[in-house]
Amino acid sequence: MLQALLACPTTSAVALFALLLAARRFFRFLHNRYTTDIRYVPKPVSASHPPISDSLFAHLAAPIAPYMRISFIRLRRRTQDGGDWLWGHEMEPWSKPYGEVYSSWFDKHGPIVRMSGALGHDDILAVADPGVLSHMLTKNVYGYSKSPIIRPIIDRLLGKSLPWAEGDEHRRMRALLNPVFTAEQTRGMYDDVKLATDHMVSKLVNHLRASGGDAIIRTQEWTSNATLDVIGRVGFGHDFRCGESIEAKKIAAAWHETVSLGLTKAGRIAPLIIRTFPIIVSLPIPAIQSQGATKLTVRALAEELYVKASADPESIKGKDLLSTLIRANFRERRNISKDELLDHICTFVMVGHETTAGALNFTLLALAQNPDMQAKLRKELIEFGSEPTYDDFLTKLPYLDAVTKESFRMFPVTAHTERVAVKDDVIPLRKPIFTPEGQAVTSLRIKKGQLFHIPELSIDRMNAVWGDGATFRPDRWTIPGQLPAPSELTQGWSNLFAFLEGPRMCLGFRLALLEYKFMLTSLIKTFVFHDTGAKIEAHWSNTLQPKVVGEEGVNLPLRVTLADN
Ligand code: HEM
Repeated sequence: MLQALLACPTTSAVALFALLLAARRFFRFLHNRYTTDIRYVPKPVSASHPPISDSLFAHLAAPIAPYMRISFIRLRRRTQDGGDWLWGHEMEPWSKPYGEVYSSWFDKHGPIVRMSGALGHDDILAVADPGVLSHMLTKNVYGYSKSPIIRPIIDRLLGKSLPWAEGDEHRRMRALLNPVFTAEQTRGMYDDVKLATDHMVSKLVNHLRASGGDAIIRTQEWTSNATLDVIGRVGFGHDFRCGESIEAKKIAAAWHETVSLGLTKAGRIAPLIIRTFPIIVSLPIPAIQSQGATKLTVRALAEELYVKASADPESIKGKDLLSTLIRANFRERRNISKDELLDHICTFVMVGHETTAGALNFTLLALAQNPDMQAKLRKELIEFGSEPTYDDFLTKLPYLDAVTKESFRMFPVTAHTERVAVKDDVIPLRKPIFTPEGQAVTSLRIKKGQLFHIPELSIDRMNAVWGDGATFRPDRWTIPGQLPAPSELTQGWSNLFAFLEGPRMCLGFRLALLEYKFMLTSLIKTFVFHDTGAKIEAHWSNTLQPKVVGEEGVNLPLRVTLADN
């Protein structure tokens, strides 16, 4: 029987693969056990994988256990730890709305947990401890890189810009690009933000009037068209005409395709397979090697401006980012290549519009579900009277500011990121963990290659820190004594993690906040947003995506009427 099974090439390939995985895990386990401290980090037990005594596996394996002592112990540990034998814990976070699983692990075990890796990968650390985050993202930022495997993919989709760069290359690019996103430069983007917002609002007013003053809208399409308009104007002086231009439609279709794939099971599994077999990324298969549609579209548009501008750089007067960079490149003789400059612009378009749109979407949903908060915000905005300036947005509208902070606390739209240790290190824990003997562990030795999950969405929702972390409550920002001590929080904007912290913190956070506040102000002054009763869940694919339970695809339906000012 065994001979017959092994004679089949598929069965023997699977058997060999399983054997190699088990062997790899076993040797890595021994190695890690004696050279790192991560064994002290608690592992979650999942309800979907019952402990050994209840499982079918226990009954099947019991008779042979004495003869297979080692592998039985390994498999037993896997079962008791809860992770799936093939996928470890890595598929579990996707089984529920994004963040729920990580949040329940943090609530139960504290701000650092150890997940079993998929396909024999070493254990992964999921982190919310602000001390560890600060160590990785602020103090030793280049000691913790993005996975080397995803760099070629980032290059294909966005180009060789900041999200792709590491180490000295990243430092150089940040020095080049920080000056175009200062507070002063962002203040200069106000008119472009206003143009795009006014266009969206007047289009939506017309749409509502044509529908008798009451309509259900696919919110994500309106916000995404408007934020693409902003980044088109700000980035390279281009008007995407609120989603109507051919290029805007191409970009929306490409985004839709990427997001839809990411929401499927295949889309969840693909990165784990690529991580195990990185060679896949270099295979000469067109579907793998083709350049991202957004990159190609934006490059073609921005190249026109580049060619015109570089023929006579002194004549270029545009305030947009590309013109500014070309001028600086020429005057300061920096020799930045055309490819690099265009890659920066493609990246800004990609990372700079769906993010802000996503933040607006989830805020509008929260306000539709809390009409009293929406009315309070509208009252503040109407009583303010004139259209707020850049500085008014920063200092003069306290409830708008509270809604903004509460939204970015609860809905940090990038939602998830990962880092890999570039070398062996010792990471300090702000909250100690304990050995089985009760000894406090205040730092962990880790090895080069240690993978960290950073579930941004769960970090600022921790009940141990916020008390009611999953409740949308803007007043916590206006009533004294309602916020956690800064030492319990991370060091990003407003002690929140939505834009990360440290030298890789979001480059465009000031622009994002200006757009967000400007658009929210205009929308809330002009319209009333009503909950449709549809159950909406947030799932992660590139960014946080709203989905109606029971429906396919991304959607955030809201009922909209005109505000009676
Ligand atoms: C609500 C809106 C936004 C949010 C929540 C957001 C959040 C983030 C986060 C969390 C990162 C770090 C990702 C990582 O390293 O894993 C990031 C990076 C980045 N963001 Fe944003 N972002 C937003 C809007 C924007 C806008 C409008 C721009 C402007 C063009 C922008 C440009 C960038 C760039 C260039 C990076 C890479 C920075 C680097 O690696 O040095 N973002 N953003």
